Amino acid sequence: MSDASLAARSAALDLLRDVLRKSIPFDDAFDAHPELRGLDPRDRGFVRLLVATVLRRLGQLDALIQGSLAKPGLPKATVHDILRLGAAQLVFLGTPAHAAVDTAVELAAAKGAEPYKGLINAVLRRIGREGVELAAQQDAGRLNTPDWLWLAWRQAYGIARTRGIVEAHLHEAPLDITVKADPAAWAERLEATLLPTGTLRRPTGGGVTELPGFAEGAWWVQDLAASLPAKLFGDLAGKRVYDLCAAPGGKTAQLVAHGAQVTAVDRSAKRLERVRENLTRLNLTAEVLAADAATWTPDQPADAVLLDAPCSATGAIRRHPDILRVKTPEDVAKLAKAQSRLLAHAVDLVKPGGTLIYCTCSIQPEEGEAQIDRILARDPRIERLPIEPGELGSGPSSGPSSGPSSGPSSGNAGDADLAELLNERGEVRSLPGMLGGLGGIDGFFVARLRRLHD
Ligand SMILES: C[S@@+](CC[C@H](N)C(=O)[O-])C[C@H]1O[C@@H](n2cnc3c(N)ncnc32)[C@H](O)[C@@H]1O
Repeated sequence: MSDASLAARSAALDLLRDVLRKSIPFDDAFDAHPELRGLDPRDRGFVRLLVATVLRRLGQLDALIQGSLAKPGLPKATVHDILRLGAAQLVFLGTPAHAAVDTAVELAAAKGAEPYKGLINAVLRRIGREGVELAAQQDAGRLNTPDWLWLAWRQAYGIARTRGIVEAHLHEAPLDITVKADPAAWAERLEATLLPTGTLRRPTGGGVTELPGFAEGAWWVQDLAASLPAKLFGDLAGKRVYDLCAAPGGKTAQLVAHGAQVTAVDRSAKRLERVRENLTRLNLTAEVLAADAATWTPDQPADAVLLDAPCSATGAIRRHPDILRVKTPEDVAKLAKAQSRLLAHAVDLVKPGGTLIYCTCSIQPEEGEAQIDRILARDPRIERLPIEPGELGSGPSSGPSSGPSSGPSSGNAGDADLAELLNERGEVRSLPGMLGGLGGIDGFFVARLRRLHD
């Protein structure tokens, strides 16, 4: 095995430990790893894919490993992780058997697991022979989903939708792009599909920053679902908008591009740097402010407030499979409390007659529908303003209030049934697995409220 090859697998092993045993989010662990920066981009890409594949397919891999052990019971943590990395390469990444097995054995030697070399060799040789066929017979979606999430989703959405969610998690999400203007022309330049919402979609892979238009600030990366909330305010030209919990600024950019005067508020000064960088690249201007949005009190109320509350992000598992492994029911309960505080305060910041949009990228009802139930029951100053299916179909060039007929054509994407994304209360409740014909969508919740009086 070459030095680079060993270094890549060694880094993958460290990252797996960070996520699985220290509950560090994968992106943070990846950015902080001291040796990854020294690897060439191809090897770094391999490490990312390998670890993401293990996290996405952990239940399947563990079942295959258990089934291949001579004696039941799991080996010690490092050995277990080396087996997971080896098995992922053999079963899901198409690595030739000799390469996957030899590198795993060498990694064991390098990581002080010398006595386990024989076991690793035997288990991986067996998985190399039988693994692909066995994996094809597994209940992949169920095996890869922690029980607490499976049960919560089944209770909230029923078995068929839950199956749709967990099947969608098996695949990496496409790259979605929001453009400042002229989506049809950019779709052509970027060789992307123009979706009926105005989002451009490309397969993942390749460097985003090298794509045409990135350096000149013509567009930014934003999932189709995440692009919906900012479009639901109606005409924003000249309006004052408070964008609460704004970093890294995808929705701030949309609001500014729609002509609003935006104050972007986030608690994290470090994450606000990203907002500033993004706005500078996009040549857009907003006031950027570090503050706790649960207590921040501006001089005057706004015409519109967007609260994109911190959440468990269980709607974004396709992009971040580590969420399956690091989040817990306790996290959801804690976040739901923070969301309630933020939402209660956000109502105070909207003018009578103004609009408040609450959204999260979670598919846990506690972080979505339940928040709206609670605020509507407690605060008589607001009412729900149901979202109509036609409002989801207008793209950035046509303005947020112009309706589907004047939005970008569905182009080569065909007409999708965007009404699928709305619940019966007029809220966006997208689930991974919806819009499958277009390549799917992240899970998201969006509710629109109107402030009635003081
Ligand atoms: C879901 S992200 C926001 C994504 C962003 N709106 C976008 O479209 O790019 C949630 C953000 O909430 C911020 N946050 C969490 N608690 C906060 C609080 N109490 N006040 C302000 N910001 C907070 C986090 O720092 C994080 O940047």
